[in-house]
Amino acid sequence: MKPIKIGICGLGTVGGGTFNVLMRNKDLIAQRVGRPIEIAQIAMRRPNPGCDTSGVSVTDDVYAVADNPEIDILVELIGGCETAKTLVSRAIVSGKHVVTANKALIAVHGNELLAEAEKHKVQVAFEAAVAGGIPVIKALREGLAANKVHTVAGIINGTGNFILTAMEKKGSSFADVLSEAQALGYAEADPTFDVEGIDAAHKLTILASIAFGIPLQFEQTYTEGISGITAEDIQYAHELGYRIKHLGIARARKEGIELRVHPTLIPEKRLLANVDGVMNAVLVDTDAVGPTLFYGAGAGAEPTASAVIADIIDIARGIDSPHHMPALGYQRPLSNELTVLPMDETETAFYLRMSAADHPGVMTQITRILSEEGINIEALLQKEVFEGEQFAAIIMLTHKVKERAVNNAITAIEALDDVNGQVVKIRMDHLEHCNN
Ligand SMILES: NC(=O)c1ccc[n+]([C@@H]2O[C@H](COP(=O)([O-])OP(=O)(O)OC[C@H]3O[C@@H](n4cnc5c(N)ncnc54)[C@H](O)[C@@H]3O)[C@@H](O)[C@H]2O)c1
Ligand SMILES: N[C@@H](CCO)C(=O)O
Ligand code: NA
Repeated sequence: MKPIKIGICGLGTVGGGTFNVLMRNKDLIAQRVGRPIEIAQIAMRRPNPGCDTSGVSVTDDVYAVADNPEIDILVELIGGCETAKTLVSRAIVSGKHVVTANKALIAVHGNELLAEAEKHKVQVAFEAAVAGGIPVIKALREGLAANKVHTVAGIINGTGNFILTAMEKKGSSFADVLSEAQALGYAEADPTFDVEGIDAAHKLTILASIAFGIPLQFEQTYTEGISGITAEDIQYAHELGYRIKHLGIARARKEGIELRVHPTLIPEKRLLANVDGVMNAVLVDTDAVGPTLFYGAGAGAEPTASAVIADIIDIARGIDSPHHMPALGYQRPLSNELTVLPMDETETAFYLRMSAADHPGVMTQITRILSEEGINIEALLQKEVFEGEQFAAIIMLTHKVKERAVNNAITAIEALDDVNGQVVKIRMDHLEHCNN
């Protein structure tokens, strides 16, 4: 049988994993597709010591792959936005299907690239871009296509979860764990994308578009990372029965869509609270099936390769018996009726930590401010003041309230003479309606 020919651009962590899994499972994959997948060309800057590429045509020019008339599918694994965008666009224009793991590219330039792909009747597939090896795009776009989606909430950055877990369980320092995640191939080329939540925001943008049929709107996604989380807050959260996880949350409300990435306190008993290390999990709550949870490796060479190759297989099968799957699961045009809500309008519960002078009346002032903003306290923890210390740590858990009210209260609390420094604010989510 005539093979389907692919060209791999970039032979780093994911490119190397893709090459090796394709080689190892060649026969199995050929049986599943109905014909072999042949790696016809690789573009790389330097050899990957983990891959034996002898016998494969190699170039250092990625555009040579886009222009190679023999190639059916271009696999973009170089990362970044600039060259990758030109490369993907050039492949589309020359009639090639594209598979990419590049969430930044899809979140930022996806509207344009997917429209271009439709025009040229080719597919752009990006399962590896979200939650690594977990087939969550396929689940949302196909498995849950009958449902109205209420919420998508997930741990969608492996590096961040790896860091938070090691800080909590081993007491490791932030910097040490980050280096470890980099050595394991989990982190982005620029690791601030992981620790400042940008990578998770790219992924949430893609998930929200598929869940709600809205255009990709990365710039509208509220983005906060884990760099401000201290061992202290992890400990206090634990004392109150919670764990701090870095979540991407997309929630449909009648006023619009909440689209936000930030550290979040979640009850310890929830399954999501127990997703540790590089593992990711995405909870999807919908009208018909209710909550579903998708769990698996969120980063790493072969887990990500698994998703890249699944897309290659899907496209290869479609070349023989075409059936058109819209890239975001909705037929165009996408809906403009649902707007993304400003962060002030979003509603969550909050964990607040402040440092207050240890004398009578302070608590009354604080609770008065909170009550003026309509904020109810659900739990309160006041740490003992030891001799020689002037300030006591006060931790409060609030009921669900608009973010604006909490911000107003924090401004007023920070202005009190008896309160020292800034109030730490971490959002909470009880993941109600989701018994898992
Ligand atoms: N590492 C992961 O676990 C993971 C998981 C999911 C998605 N991704 C995404 O996959 C992509 C690749 O990530 P990675 O971790 O494999 O990165 P990487 O840095 O390990 O690999 C990228 C490779 O591309 C090569 N490259 C870059 N520009 C090139 C060019 N112009 N010509 C030829 N080669 C070029 C680099 O030399 C490098 O070997 C990124 O978009 C990343 O966000 C990574
Ligand atoms: N840097 C990303 C890779 C997987 O997308 C992460 O740690 O989740
Ligand atoms: Na995936």
